Amino acid sequence: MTVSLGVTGATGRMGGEVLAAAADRDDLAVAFAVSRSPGDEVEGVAVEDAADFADLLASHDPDVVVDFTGPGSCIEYASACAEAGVGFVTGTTGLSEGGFDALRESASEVPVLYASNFSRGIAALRRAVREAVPALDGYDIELTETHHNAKRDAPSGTALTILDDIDDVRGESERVHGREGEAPRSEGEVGVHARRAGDIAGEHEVLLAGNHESLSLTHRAGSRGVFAAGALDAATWLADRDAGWYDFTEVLE
Ligand SMILES: NC(=O)C1=CN([C@@H]2O[C@H](COP(=O)(O)OP(=O)(O)OC[C@H]3O[C@@H](n4cnc5c(N)ncnc54)[C@H](O)[C@@H]3O)[C@@H](O)[C@H]2O)C=CC1
Ligand SMILES: O=C(O)C1=N[C@H](C(=O)O)C[C@H](O)C1
Repeated sequence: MTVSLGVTGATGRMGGEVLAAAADRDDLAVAFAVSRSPGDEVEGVAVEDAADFADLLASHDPDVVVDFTGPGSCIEYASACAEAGVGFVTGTTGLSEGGFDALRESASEVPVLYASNFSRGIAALRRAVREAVPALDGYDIELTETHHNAKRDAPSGTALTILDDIDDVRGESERVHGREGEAPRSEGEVGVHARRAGDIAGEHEVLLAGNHESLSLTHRAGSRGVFAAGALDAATWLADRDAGWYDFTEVLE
């Protein structure tokens, strides 16, 4: 079966990566791509106006839409997919709690898969963190993420996911975002640091220190291609699922 895709944010960094990765695969085909700044082709695919998204869903009837845009548009695209009966894969980060609620509402109509990070390396890092934190009880934890200078949201979606993992395994912690002035560490807090520089695709480090030793778990994305490949794997996996809320870890099982 060839999975048919709609792609949003086609003129963005990730949209371009998704279209490039899709061109190299024979298990899926791009039915249409949209952007709010349409015009030129991206990776040989015509980019249509995002304002026509609902019409394009109706005329092309794709299996799944792959979305890397912004928090507001992500919710709007998901809701249009829910109305059209089209599955939705999104890696868009920076969603508010209300945004996630809205996305989950769409998941009552169609299959929706959200992942703050579509790399297999981050999936493995998350498993390692969930094992290391209880094994190193009482150790200080600091989380540092580094991204390109055009990233809008901070901390990254991946950092927030890892923080939730830490809370899951050792109870809710205070999150201290950067430190300045008189700012001694309090027991159990997790320090969170966001760096923005150049064109770094994405780095996450979880540092655990105590008992005269430290453990650093670090992931570095070599390029955005790794995220695009994971999102396309998720899209092919999601294509024949029932309505519901899905996670990238299920794709990797
Ligand atoms: N889950 C993952 O593995 C990854 C997630 N991301 C996330 O994907 C999102 C996009 O990242 P980039 O491609 O680097 O950003 P970008 O700024 O290069 O591209 C975003 C695209 O979305 C479009 N867009 C934004 N707001 C819109 C709106 N209101 N209506 C219609 N179109 C809109 C922009 O025009 C642009 O084409 C971010 O939230 C980022 O954090 C990025 C990389 C990997
Ligand atoms: O904006 C990015 O570039 C990335 N965003 C995601 C995030 O916020 O975690 C994933 C990846 O790190 C790249």
